[in-house]
Amino acid sequence: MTTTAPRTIPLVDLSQFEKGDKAQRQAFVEQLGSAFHNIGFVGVTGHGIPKDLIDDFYNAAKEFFALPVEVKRKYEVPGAAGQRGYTSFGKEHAKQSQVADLKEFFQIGQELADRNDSAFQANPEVTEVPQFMTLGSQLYRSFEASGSSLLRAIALYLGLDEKYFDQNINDGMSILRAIHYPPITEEPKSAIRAEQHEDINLITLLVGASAGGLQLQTASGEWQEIIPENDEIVINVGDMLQRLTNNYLKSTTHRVVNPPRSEWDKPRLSIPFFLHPRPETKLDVLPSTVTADRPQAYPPITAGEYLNERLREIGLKK
Ligand SMILES: O=C(O)CCC(=O)C(=O)O
Ligand SMILES: [Fe+2]
Repeated sequence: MTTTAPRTIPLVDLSQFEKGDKAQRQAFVEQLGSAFHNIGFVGVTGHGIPKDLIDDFYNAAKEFFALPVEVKRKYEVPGAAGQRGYTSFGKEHAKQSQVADLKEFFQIGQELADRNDSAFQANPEVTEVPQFMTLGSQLYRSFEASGSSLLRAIALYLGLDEKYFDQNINDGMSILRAIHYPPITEEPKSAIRAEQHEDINLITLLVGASAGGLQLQTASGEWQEIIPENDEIVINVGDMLQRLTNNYLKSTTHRVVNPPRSEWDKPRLSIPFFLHPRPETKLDVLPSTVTADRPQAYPPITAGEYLNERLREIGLKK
């Protein structure tokens, strides 16, 4: 007899929004919006991100992380606050934590030829694994497309024009991150693979976790495992969208726990895409989300200012 673990997050099908009739689109908007309001997490199928592209990028990332650390460190980009290239083991920590996460990662950012702005500097070429960057930029575009579709549905849920987010995210500061959590070789003192945190950006799209461990914290403080099915992408609300909606949409705390000792030898790889708007985007609370029992919770700020503040808190920016 096979048993299926109960789902902890709802599952929605994005193709219903992109190809469906009026009623299907409306149903999708309602399902996605209420998941973001109640839980802050949702599983998405029908997202249009090709499975081959995910698999190929995943394998290229595995090849990259298998390189000697001296080679990987050639791809650290000075002055980029980890927003481009390689960040070695032991650097990033959650904002409230003194110990670094048990992970190393590589980040690919937006590249704009005609933009004279340090937020948009070039990505390094990885000569040892050249397909890593070419596949990475294809995957980046594919994530941008699915993410913008999800934000169109969210705009409708919030009673905004469907294209409300389009101009803010077009050429935005999104980041594709490949994370490698190496095998655990000794009893970790207090660190876990990724300490509890909330994401900074608008929404995060996560694919390809090669092992379990991702957990979300419920409103009552319990930790629940998220186990995506085949081809399902896990999406969560980040602090920018929570801020914009005056806490109506929830940026839910999550973490990646260490495996049981019998699985310490198994590494974990995951590929989140952090969807960010352009740096000049105002994150001022939407007036429609301010009510008598939900007074305005945040002062105005731009996305660029907010990002810099948060990168300092997590040890990536001086
Ligand atoms: O590795 C994962 O599954 C999630 C990582 C994560 O939450 C993050 O990098 O913000
Ligand atoms: Fe996260």
